[in-house]
Formats: sequence, structure tokens, C-alpha cells
Amino acid sequence: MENSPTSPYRDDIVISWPELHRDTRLLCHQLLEQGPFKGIIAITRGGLIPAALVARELEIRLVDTICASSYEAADDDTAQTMRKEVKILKGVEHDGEGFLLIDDLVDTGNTARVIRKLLPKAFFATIYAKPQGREVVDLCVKEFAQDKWIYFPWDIDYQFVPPMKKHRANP
Ligand SMILES: O=P(O)(O)OC[C@H]1O[C@H](OP(=O)(O)OP(=O)(O)O)[C@H](O)[C@@H]1O
Ligand SMILES: Nc1nc2[nH]cnc2c(=O)[nH]1
Ligand SMILES: [Mg+2]
Repeated sequence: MENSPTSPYRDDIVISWPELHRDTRLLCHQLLEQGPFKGIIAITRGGLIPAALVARELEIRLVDTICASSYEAADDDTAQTMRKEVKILKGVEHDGEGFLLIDDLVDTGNTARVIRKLLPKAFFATIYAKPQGREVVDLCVKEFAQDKWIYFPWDIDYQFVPPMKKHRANP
């Protein structure tokens, strides 16, 4: 997909539903070594689906949310979004002790840093991480370079792609 010249992202990683499911299950294997947890706190919105999958594997029924927003759609309607100040729309009233915080990914680490301050005692896990944010979380399954933009299955759609041969300069 097209990247604007000012974007820090140079490459796309597209994650399919089966890949997300498999990666989340890999995370769960490692989380089983860390628990038990009293409950899960999903960081909206990206953490909601991973948190549901983790809740199923770890048999946790107490699932709460921290509602955060840190990126807004760019004016030109590209999928990659502009960074804004992290806003907390809804928090929780404890320090996170015994709880598992789940988000889909950590990129710059801005969102995770703000949430870590609110819940310093929670165990923080994401499915994916990029280098600038990796240190902020306790656990992730896969790491990607800082210049990759990750498309989650809920961001994308199946569509027709012309045969590669049509794009070659000298057929
Ligand atoms: O490490 P950072 O640079 O802060 O970026 C990571 C955050 O950005 C995305 O959320 P976003 O704010 O786009 O909202 P969403 O989860 O509702 O899509 C993603 O789900 C993480 O929460
Ligand atoms: N979907 C998605 N959201 C993000 N928010 C910050 N970085 C990313 C990314 O790589 N992909
Ligand atoms: Mg998010």
C-alpha cells in the first residue's frame, strides 16, 4: 500500500486471521508460565480481540477495559494514522496487581507508557512489538522493524490483485 513521503513507515506487514490466532496462542503458552492472573484488562480497541482469545485459552472470565486513543486517521484517508497525545477515555480503579494487560501491539511505546503509569503492577503483554516500545512491555510474540506498518485482519479486506506480469516494465 502507498506510504506518504512524511510517514515513518516504509513497508507493510499484513497479518491474516489464522496468523493472528496462531501468534496469540503462542503468547498464551508463555502467559501460562507467568500467571495465574485475576483478570484481563484489554486496551481498546486493538487489544479487544487478542484479549478475547487470551481469555479463552487461560480460562479467565473477568475481562475489563482501558479505553485509550492515541492515533487518528490521517486527512488523506490512508490507513496509516497520525500520532496524537494519548487520551484515556476510561481507566480502572486499581494498580493492576495480579492483572494481565493486553494490547495488539506496541509501536513508539507512547500508549503503553501512559497505561503502565496507571497500572504499574499489571503484567503487560502484546502480540507484536517494534523496537521503540519493546522495553515498555513484559512480553510479546513477534518483533518487527520500526518502519513496518502492521495491518491487522480487521483493517483489511480480500480484493482482486492483477497478475504480476502486467506490472513488468518489459514484458
Ligand atoms: O506504541 P504506540 O505508538 O502508542 O502505538 C500502539 C497503539 O496504537 C494502536 O492503537 P490506536 O491508538 O491506533 O487505537 P485502536 O487500538 O483503537 O486502533 C495500537 O492498538 C496500540 O494501542
Ligand atoms: N494497525 C496498526 N496500528 C498501529 N498503531 C501504531 N502502529 C501501528 C501499526 O503498525 N499498525
Ligand atoms: Mg490501540
